[in-house]
Amino acid sequence: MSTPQRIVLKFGSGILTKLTTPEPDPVQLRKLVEAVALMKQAGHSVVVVSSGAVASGLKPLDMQKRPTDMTTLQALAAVGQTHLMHAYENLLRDHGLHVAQLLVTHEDLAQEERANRVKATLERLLEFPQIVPVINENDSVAIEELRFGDNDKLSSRIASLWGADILILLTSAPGLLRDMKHPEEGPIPLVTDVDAVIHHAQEEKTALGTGGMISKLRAVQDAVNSGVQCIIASGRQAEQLPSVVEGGGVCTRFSARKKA
Ligand SMILES: Nc1ncnc2c1ncn2[C@@H]1O[C@H](COP(=O)(O)OP(=O)(O)O)[C@@H](O)[C@H]1O
Ligand SMILES: N[C@@H](CCC(=O)OP(=O)(O)O)C(=O)O
Repeated sequence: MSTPQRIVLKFGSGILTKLTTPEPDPVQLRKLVEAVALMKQAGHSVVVVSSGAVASGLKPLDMQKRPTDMTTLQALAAVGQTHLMHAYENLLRDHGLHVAQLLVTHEDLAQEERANRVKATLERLLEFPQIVPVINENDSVAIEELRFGDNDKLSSRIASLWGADILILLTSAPGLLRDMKHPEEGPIPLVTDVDAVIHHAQEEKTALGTGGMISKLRAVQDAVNSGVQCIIASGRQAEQLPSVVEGGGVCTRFSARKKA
């Protein structure tokens, strides 16, 4: 068995929904939950940061596509978050696991006392091997993420706060591509300096994603600076996650800066 690691997994909206319609994809969710269960069986400590609240609210509110006004997005998230958690709880149960929901804002994490409470709660939850904490931003009270796609940043801050070994951003792309027009070349395998590759990130993103690759690279930069190794990989190939954690798989790996 490999050394147990503290792993933060971030699931972007684009990998939780169907490719053709913006509704949650149960097959995808099942595969992602299976990967979480496998990692826990391997002895790793796993925290999930999951987007998808807005996307999960579309169908119950009879909407076909993501709206742009903030209040409606917040209303969608309020409805969708419960659907999302219900889906996680049902899928985790098949593996003898349960979900623990944490909704936080960037302001919460910016205040030392609150951040320490979040950390303490996480650590207490992780003493129970059957629990999988799933974190999202508290979208009905904060708008930062809905506007900027800051679940990337949120996952990076959680990884630093918790002292994670690895942050894995699972998204619609197989990693950071050198050239979006030539995906067949595959992602850049190893990055030791985020600044040197930032120009490869394009503004383009998926219909439901809010962050895009630029937001991911900024989040990665913060995490590697605080000693967390980061990986960007395809969430549509969740079955390769155990291999990615072991140092293999198709992905972009960002080396952590040594802690001072
Ligand atoms: N150099 C790049 N390599 C890979 N993807 C890129 C790159 N530049 C921009 N992107 C875009 O970033 C998207 C991933 O971000 P986003 O849609 O916000 O996903 P998520 O919902 O997972 O946060 C990809 O689908 C792609 O369109
Ligand atoms: N908190 C929002 C997600 C915002 C966000 O960061 O989305 P994404 O760019 O898909 O990770 C939600 O749950 O819909």
